[in-house]
Amino acid sequence: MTHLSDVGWSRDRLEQLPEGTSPGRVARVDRGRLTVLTADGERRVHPAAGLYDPDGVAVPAVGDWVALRGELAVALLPRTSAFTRTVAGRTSAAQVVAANLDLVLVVDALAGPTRARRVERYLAVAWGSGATPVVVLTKADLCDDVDAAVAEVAEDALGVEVLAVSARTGEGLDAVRALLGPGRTAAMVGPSGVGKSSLANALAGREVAPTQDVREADGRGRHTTTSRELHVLPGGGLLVDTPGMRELGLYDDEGVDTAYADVAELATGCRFRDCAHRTEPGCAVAAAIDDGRLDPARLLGWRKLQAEAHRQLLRSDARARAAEHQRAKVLFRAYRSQPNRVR
Ligand SMILES: Nc1nc2c(ncn2[C@@H]2O[C@H](COP(=O)(O)OP(=O)(O)OP(=O)(O)O)[C@@H](O)[C@H]2O)c(=O)[nH]1
Ligand SMILES: [Zn+2]
Repeated sequence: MTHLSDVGWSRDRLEQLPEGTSPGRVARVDRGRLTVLTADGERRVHPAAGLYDPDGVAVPAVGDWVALRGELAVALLPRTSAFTRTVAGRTSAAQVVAANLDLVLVVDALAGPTRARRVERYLAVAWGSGATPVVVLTKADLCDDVDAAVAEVAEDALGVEVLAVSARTGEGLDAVRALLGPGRTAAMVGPSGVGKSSLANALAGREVAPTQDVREADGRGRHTTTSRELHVLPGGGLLVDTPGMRELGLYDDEGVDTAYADVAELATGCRFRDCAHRTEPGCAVAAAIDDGRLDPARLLGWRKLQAEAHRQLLRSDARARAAEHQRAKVLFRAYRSQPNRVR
């Protein structure tokens, strides 16, 4: 690699860079070590002790820009967007799985079970991150009426571009490539088996991710190789593909009302501010369902996601409280063991 702009560097980041450091973009994180893409190519570095964050959020993630001094990453540059998830069984509340994404490809297949609700869920996740979602419907070669299927999804994916592609025939790939100009960074989210690996390989023009067929054929899991998780595409765009990204759930309710802007907008017309849109008088959402302006399935979808986001919040609240309790205990013990404490 010769130019930092090839990996998404923009000049306005220069002033964020501490004296005497050079920038690198994180392409992989494993066991605390970072693989970074720099002006001199790929390097492996260690995060400096100062980069450790007990809450887990300020730890470098794939897509992050770090400031390098020698073999150390000494600072994390501000993020333009971040995908966060809660970590099961840990006291830390959150983990960033990918950062500085411009686009999120919400991937689903034009074959198999119906899609609308699934897509909405991933759209909510995507909107919550700060990146722009685009719906990519794969396996177009298996679908008899692609236009109808696209129209059906587009109806519920408010304000979001919907594209149909086939990794098999190459149909529609140019439209995706067009979104991934030089330095633009995208990641894929979507359920297993919809064709994310196949799409990644088709966009990269080489095998960057083993597909299910390949994994079955050689009996290996996906995580056996220690390859990069940030790929430079022939057209100059970048594609992030981390397992954490693929398994992403809803982190909070931030994106839900954006994905369901129609429901949220209607709700502003309800008589009661805390209207649950069930049996309340003067409910504008119920009225819209009654006269056919709102699909009841959308209200159900919105309700489900709100509930999920709420549960998620409660869970991280509980975790934050547990962590706080633990900190207090440690501090108290340290205090008690002081030889000359005030009695
Ligand atoms: N006909 C057709 N099959 C496809 C297409 N894209 C992917 N497939 C097939 O769909 C299956 C799943 O594809 P993958 O790319 O492995 O799906 P994935 O989303 O990466 O799955 P996970 O790695 O489990 O998340 C494989 O058998 C692919 O060959 C396509 O455009 N057309
Ligand atoms: Zn209401």
